[in-house]
Amino acid sequence: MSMEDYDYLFKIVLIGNAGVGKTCLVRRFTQGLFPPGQGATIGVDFMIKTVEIKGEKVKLQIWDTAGQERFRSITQSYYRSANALILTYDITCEDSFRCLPEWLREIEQYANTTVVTILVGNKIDLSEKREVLRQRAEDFAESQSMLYLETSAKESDNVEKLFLDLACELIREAKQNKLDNNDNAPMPGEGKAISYLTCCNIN
Ligand SMILES: Nc1nc2c(ncn2[C@@H]2O[C@H](COP(=O)(O)OP(=O)(O)OP(=O)(O)O)[C@@H](O)[C@H]2O)c(=O)[nH]1
Repeated sequence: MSMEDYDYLFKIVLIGNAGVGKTCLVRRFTQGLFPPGQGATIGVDFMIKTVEIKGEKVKLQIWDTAGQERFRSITQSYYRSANALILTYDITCEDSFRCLPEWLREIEQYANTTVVTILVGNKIDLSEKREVLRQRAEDFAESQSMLYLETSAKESDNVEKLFLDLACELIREAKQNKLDNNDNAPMPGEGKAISYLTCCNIN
């Protein structure tokens, strides 16, 4: 028997403009709350949540990066070891959508080529203030081979689905041995990026 308490370990990194709701998405998923008066992230935050998918324990290491430009050199160093990236924008903020090509260039430059990227349009509870049409975002995501989902961290809409869909996709890729086991980025203690401890039957 293995000493490990999980079947898979995946690293997920959230990126995107300041204020789009990255921290709130992580808090909602890991702690089930929408924090009032959430301050801007300084550098990078780290959280862990273990979920069970079809009988397998999946440990998610979630890295929440600061959107502010001045932290870019710190946050870039976390891309390399990510198995998945959650590229987030705010559906009520055209600017945060317009910046996506810039973020994609960052991904191209710093992330692993096998990284799974999902585009997330957050704050759908503010639909009356929507500035980015869903179709437009879907088309953009498709043109860049990204998955797409709209969420509300505030109303807990699609947040669980976001992380669970991502975990399922990562398991699928891991089963096809597609993911790299790359440990170049700074990590607190943890060992392997992915472990194949059991033979399972998800599909
Ligand atoms: N209405 C609404 N507000 C949200 C939602 N998610 C986040 N917010 C608000 O948006 C603001 C920014 O949220 P954060 O989670 O701190 O944003 P961030 O992307 O982590 O920002 P940085 O840490 O600066 O990169 C806060 O005032 C949140 O309360 C949402 O789903 N709906």
